[in-house]
Amino acid sequence: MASFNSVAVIGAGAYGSALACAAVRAGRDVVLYARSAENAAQIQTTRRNPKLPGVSLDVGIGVTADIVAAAQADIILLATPAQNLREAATTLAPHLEPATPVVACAKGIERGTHRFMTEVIAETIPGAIPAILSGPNFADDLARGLPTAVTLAARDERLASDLVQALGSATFRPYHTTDVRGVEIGGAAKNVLAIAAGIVVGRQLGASALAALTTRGFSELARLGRACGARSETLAGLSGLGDLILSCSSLQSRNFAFGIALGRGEAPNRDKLAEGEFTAPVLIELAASQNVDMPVSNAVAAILSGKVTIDAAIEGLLTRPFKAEE
Ligand SMILES: NC(=O)C1=CN([C@@H]2O[C@H](COP(=O)(O)OP(=O)(O)OC[C@H]3O[C@@H](n4cnc5c(N)ncnc54)[C@H](O)[C@@H]3O)[C@@H](O)[C@H]2O)C=CC1
Ligand SMILES: O=C(CO)COP(=O)(O)O
Repeated sequence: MASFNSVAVIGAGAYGSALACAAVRAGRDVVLYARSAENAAQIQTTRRNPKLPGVSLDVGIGVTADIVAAAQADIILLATPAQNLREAATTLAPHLEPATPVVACAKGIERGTHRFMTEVIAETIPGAIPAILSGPNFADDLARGLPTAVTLAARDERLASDLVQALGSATFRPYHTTDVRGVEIGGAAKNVLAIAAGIVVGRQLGASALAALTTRGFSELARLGRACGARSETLAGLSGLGDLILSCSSLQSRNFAFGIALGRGEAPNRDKLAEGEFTAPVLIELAASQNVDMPVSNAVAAILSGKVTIDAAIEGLLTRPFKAEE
């Protein structure tokens, strides 16, 4: 078994801070990297991160703005927003030892290039070993040590298993897989579908409609996943169905809350990251390129781009021709 003693988390937002807490709990030496020296110093001194209110960060977490120091860790966790992952990986690249595992913890697909997160890592840090961690876990729950479980994928099963051993603890249970693509598609698509679920709630369409939307949402997530070579068990696992259920049902989800605001006709809170807003256009481009029908995601993208009203999108979905369930 590879011995991984130290972990660097790149991106000192809500999730990066929570992952740092989890890694300390797993017994690792942990450094949390913030882009701005001022931000790093503030978190280091106060043990608080305004992005994760109410959580006190363990004194074992070293907070730094020194990318060279962060790059010395045995495992790198990239916890920036998906659209910033290339920038973060590029900054890190010159300082990394070859064959360092670099684990994407962002949920999304890169706009413009259609690249998945592990593909961005492979392009920007050719010597690294890309991996992905995704699943139903809110930063707040993770940071507080509430029980959570996620999926961690790397092409090499042994490495995926070693990473799980290094990061897992009694309250944070990663499951390993080699189905990298399956894990990244689930995390990206669920955010778009959570916006749709929020719209259903915001428009007060009822609990039955929410269950139908979530289920049909899973159907299209799985269709795209299979078209991209993902395994069905991954799509129905923690990083797919599991995260979809969480994000389509909990007010803690920023994507769900974003959708609720839209459904109510209110302006969403743009101070909070709702990845689905950025993923929606690229998700439907990817689906179109694979000839995969994703009506719910298409509706979300059309609403966000102002091409249709919410009421017209709902009517469009409800008046599609009846068909066999698949
Ligand atoms: N917050 C949550 O509950 C969870 C979030 N995630 C995923 O984690 C990713 C990050 O989300 P949050 O932490 O919630 O967002 P956030 O908005 O709280 O934090 C993002 C952080 O990334 C930093 N950042 C941006 N570009 C950077 C760069 N080039 N180098 C270094 N740092 C950079 C920002 O300064 C900010 O501190 C998203 O893809 C999200 O879907 C996944 C699971 C749970
Ligand atoms: O990915 C998450 C939980 O698994 C966090 O969801 P939101 O980004 O919608 O808050």
